[in-house]
Amino acid sequence: MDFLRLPEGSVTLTNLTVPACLIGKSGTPAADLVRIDLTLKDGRIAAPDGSLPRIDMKGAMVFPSFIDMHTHLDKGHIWPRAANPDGSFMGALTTVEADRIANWSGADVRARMDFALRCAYAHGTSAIRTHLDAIPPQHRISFAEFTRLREEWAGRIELQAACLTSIDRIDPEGGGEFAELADLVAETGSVLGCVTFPDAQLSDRLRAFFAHAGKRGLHADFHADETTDPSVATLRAIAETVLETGYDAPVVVGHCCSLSVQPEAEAMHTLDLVARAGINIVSLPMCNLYLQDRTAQDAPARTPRLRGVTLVHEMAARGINVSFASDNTRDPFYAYGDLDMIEVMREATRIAHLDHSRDDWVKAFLTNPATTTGFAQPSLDAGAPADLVICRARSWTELFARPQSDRIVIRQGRQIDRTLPDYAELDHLMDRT
Ligand SMILES: O=c1cc[nH]c(=O)[nH]1
Repeated sequence: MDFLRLPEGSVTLTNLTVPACLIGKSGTPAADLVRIDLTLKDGRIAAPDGSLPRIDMKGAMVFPSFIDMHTHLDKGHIWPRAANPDGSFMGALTTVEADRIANWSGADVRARMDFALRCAYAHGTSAIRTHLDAIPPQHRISFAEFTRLREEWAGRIELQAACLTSIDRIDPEGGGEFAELADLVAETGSVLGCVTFPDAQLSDRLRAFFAHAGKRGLHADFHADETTDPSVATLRAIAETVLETGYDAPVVVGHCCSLSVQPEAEAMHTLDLVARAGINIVSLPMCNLYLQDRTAQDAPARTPRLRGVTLVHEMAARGINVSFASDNTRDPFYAYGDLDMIEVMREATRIAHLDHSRDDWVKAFLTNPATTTGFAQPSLDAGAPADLVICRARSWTELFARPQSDRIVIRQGRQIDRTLPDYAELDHLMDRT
């Protein structure tokens, strides 16, 4: 239940707490929170209006609604029928592939994506980019369902899709399967994506990727180096190709876990190239904590030593635009998760030590993903939509100590019903092979 029921209609919320960096003020890591009043009128944040009812929010923290810029809605919630056998990356890859071939009809994909969107909406997210597995014939099925859902959800959650295929399916000479996929991406107003890994023809395939993207004016979104094998360094190859080709549309690279185990000088050199190339980074710390440094199924249990998180502090210090996102939810890549950006912020803070450092990390869950994706910038300024998440917490320690299950979510000035969908809704899809 929400911690407070607000009256319907226009209102001034007084005594809210907000990170100073979100309202253009400077704070310090030790004192980065300020108190504000917000007037909500006609679905928007408005100039102060003394005639409206005033509600004392007693220091509750307020955020604009969140952007979750790297998700996999098409895989979401398949866990009961497709559990990862050992929690490893390879276990995830093979389990998903078998499930996709056996079960991903339009109706199946649609039901699970809609369920996931209702979760995200209830938690206070208003924009999502999802990757869609795009190995033929799945690309046509999933993009068709996605396009319908994007229309149905417009005004509640703005949606973008990025195709997900593997780099070895890109013909270095151009043409073929990837050209057809790039056409579909362009037709549906989507983003061109792929997973990179070491490959004898990596540079040629990356050049072909950017040629396809450039010809169609597409943004690019990569999965790269999701491993703790230090020899895997495709992020550097992506940065080198962007610099070589002069590709100037937005590029984002997700995961980049192997940087955390590479020799320092090597990793820093890659980050210098990433900064020069203007590449955006998205870290997926919950999924990578789950997948990385796992023991194989038949080996004795071993405690993980590594966190799998990428070098977000060193990136931010170089001016690289860093974001965090959910990634997978209840599928073989991540057994848990619910598209809750407050959870992502809490876990990222713990895993990556975002506390005791800069005073603006909160932007990595709001404005940084907007800059990367082109979604509207979340804002608390007068004139912005009154899309807010308000928590019964007056400080970071109060915020991150509890799951904030009683948060208030306001969309277009109205407090929404935050009831989460029942997993039982999906039971009829789960008893398949
Ligand atoms: O983390 C990952 C990587 C590839 N595909 C996914 O769904 N998740």
